[in-house]
Amino acid sequence: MGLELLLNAEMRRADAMTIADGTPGRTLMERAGAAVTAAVARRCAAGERVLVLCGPGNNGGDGFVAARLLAARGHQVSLALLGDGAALRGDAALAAAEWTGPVAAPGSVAVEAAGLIVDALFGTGLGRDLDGEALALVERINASGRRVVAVDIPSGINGDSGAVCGAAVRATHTVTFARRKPAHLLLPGRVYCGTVEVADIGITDATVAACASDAFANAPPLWRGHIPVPSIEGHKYKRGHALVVSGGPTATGAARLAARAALRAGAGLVTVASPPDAVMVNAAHLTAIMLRPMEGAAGLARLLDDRRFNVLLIGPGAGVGQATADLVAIAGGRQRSLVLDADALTSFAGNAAGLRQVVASCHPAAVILTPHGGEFAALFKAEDEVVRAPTKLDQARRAAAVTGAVVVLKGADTVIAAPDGRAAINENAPAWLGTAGSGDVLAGIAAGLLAQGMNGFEAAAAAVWMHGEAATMFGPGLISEDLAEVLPKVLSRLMGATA
Ligand SMILES: NC(=O)C1=CN([C@@H]2O[C@H](COP(=O)(O)OP(=O)(O)OC[C@H]3O[C@@H](n4cnc5c(N)ncnc54)[C@H](O)[C@@H]3O)[C@@H](O)[C@H]2O)[C@@H](O)CC1
Ligand SMILES: [K+]
Repeated sequence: MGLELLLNAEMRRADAMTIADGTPGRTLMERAGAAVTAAVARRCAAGERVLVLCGPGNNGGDGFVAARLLAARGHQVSLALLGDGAALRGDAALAAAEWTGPVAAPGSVAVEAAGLIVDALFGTGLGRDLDGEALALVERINASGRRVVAVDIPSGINGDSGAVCGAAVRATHTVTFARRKPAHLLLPGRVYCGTVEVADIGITDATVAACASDAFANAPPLWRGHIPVPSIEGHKYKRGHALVVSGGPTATGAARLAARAALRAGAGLVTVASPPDAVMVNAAHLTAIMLRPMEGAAGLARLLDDRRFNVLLIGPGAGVGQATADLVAIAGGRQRSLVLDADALTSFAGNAAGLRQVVASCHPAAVILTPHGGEFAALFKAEDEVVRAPTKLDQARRAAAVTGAVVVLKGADTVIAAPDGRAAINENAPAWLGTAGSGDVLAGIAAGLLAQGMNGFEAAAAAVWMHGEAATMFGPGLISEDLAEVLPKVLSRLMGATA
């Protein structure tokens, strides 16, 4: 199954195109219900009690199909319908007509008596916050502690944003159709889904391609072909030279973490540019990484006269203020690839327009911005269309469009967005990746990949994935220093898979 993610409207279009191409909607619903049936059957002993809760739309229709097929397999099925059976329309009405068992009112069923619950209340058609009977039912499902298989999306989760609309079903497993939706990856939706399975209901790859809008799950097939594989004929100077700007004497560790990650990610050479009063502190800790003194923006400008520095990383430990903003501005004028993190971003708080100028002055080199949520909100506080965007995916995309840079909006569900509209949602970061200095390492990996000539979007997406993978491989107890040391294993797996 492809990595595309389908928004609610895109999924509706894909359904409609498939129907227009000759597959009746009722057939799609039958396949959807059959996939749910198979998922339930894998989790339930024959004869176990299954409660199917149907809503008023086609999500409920899938539930009616599943109820019929589960009963035919010998399960004890009871079914409740939210709303009036006479109000069902189209394919849902047809599917309901084929269910010959009783249809109960939700208030009259004992939710906790079921071995497993099928949640077919709302899917991509959820139009507003749950209230009244729907809200009460969802609360009863969650309080029951029963296993729940959700149809398409746990009811109450917005498929585009992953937001909880009033309340939402906490599922143990979710069966979705054709492709995943952003809500299966974005928080909090992802945790409400449990495990997620994508069922093929006959929507072709071509139809998905025609309907999808360049949003993907972040995984190696998106960028593996762009990962530079060192050649025996190459040499270190061909793998780029990253320059990482250090903070003052008491704030040097962040830059060194980033520099080591850049080197481990494959940059040919890495140099730390250090304020003169921090040179000795840096010197005491660096071996393979080189060190150059640098005094303010003028000092950075002099260093950049050396064209071999093809990537600059500014931000980790840099300090917030005009001095850091000046470094960024100097770097911008030199057409080098740029990774801006942490304090470099906060030094432009409320001044995304200023950052846009810097990005434009780097053209055609790539610029990657790596804010976490707080830095993002500060940076874009004057850009209403960014901060008020309805989903994290939209926020990152609009930020990329506004700045002209690749934006990595970090979190457990990091979104990577390019100015051309491409976006990827990451899902491999373990909880223990949230540790001091981990962002510095991410920025360093991105710089290391850019140094080797990767494009901005691919470098950023690969860096985010490699960072998550390194943390997963290391396991709990991880500290940021460990990440770079696991990168060789991550890289050899990636390169092994390319060969
Ligand atoms: N042909 C198709 O379009 C297919 C659709 N499928 C299923 O159909 C679902 C989408 O169906 P629909 O577009 O009918 O949408 P849903 O079934 O998700 O929900 C729409 C219905 O819920 C009501 N509703 C929305 N929000 C509500 C709220 N907060 N409180 C109370 N009522 C609310 C609406 O008035 C409408 O009656 C998918 O998630 C999927 O499960 C599958 O059967 C595959 C084929
Ligand atoms: K559902």
